[in-house]
Amino acid sequence: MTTTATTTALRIRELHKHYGSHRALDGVDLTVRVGEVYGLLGPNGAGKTTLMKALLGLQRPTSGSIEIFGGPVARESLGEVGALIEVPGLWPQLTADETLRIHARLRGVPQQWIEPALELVKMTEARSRKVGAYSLGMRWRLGIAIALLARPRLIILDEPTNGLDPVGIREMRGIIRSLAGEGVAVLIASHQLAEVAQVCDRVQVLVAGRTRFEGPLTGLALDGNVEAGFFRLLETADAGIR
Ligand SMILES: Nc1ncnc2c1ncn2[C@@H]1O[C@H](COP(=O)(O)OP(=O)(O)OP(=O)(O)O)[C@@H](O)[C@H]1O
Repeated sequence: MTTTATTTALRIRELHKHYGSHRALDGVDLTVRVGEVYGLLGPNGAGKTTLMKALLGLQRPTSGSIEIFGGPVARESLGEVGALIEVPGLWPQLTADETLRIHARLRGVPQQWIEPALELVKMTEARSRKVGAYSLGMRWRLGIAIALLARPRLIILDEPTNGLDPVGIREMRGIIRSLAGEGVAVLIASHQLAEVAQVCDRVQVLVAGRTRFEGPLTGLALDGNVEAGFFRLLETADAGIR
């Protein structure tokens, strides 16, 4: 394996997905490195879901390439990926412990891996409480623990702070940063700048299937204001769309 392959978790090149004449993805490049939190930002319809489906092997791109840890999207490389696309359906009568034990058994993961997953999402103390009594933030965290069970090296989170209160949002940011600190590559898809602003190392802004910006968030700033730069970018991209 080359050095690039070991430090690059995800590399997408010239990705196209066309639905008839509609170009949902129109030549997207994206690279997520090990230990990095990368934000995929874009308004509704930008192509974020299409891109995530393609990289999870749920949808075949029209053209372009996707490499996960240097390999194609296939059963083996997807074993390195954990994804949380929605708050997972959880059985309210079960505790977090029981939920994780079931998932571990279903996925052939050793039961000893439950403890570190619980610790990473700061759920150790709540582990014996029934999920039905959990807040939305706790459900999200348990969802992440489930995604972490098989020790993925790349984790994909879709709108991970959706519906959370400020405390939940802060906790989620802390968890995402500690995942990166453990050497996990994190890809977050969001349509809100605020969601990714404090947690991502780099972002990509996607509008109508095209990359409009990639780099550290500060690079988006207009007169020192990142939010103003972001909205300006959306407006100018909108104006220039086909
Ligand atoms: N199966 C499909 N057939 C036709 N067009 C589709 C299909 N799936 C998505 N699209 C179109 O492709 C574009 C990108 O959709 P996508 O769902 O990837 O965007 P998104 O960035 O995830 O938006 P949202 O945040 O609203 O989910 C949209 O214009 C959408 O209408």
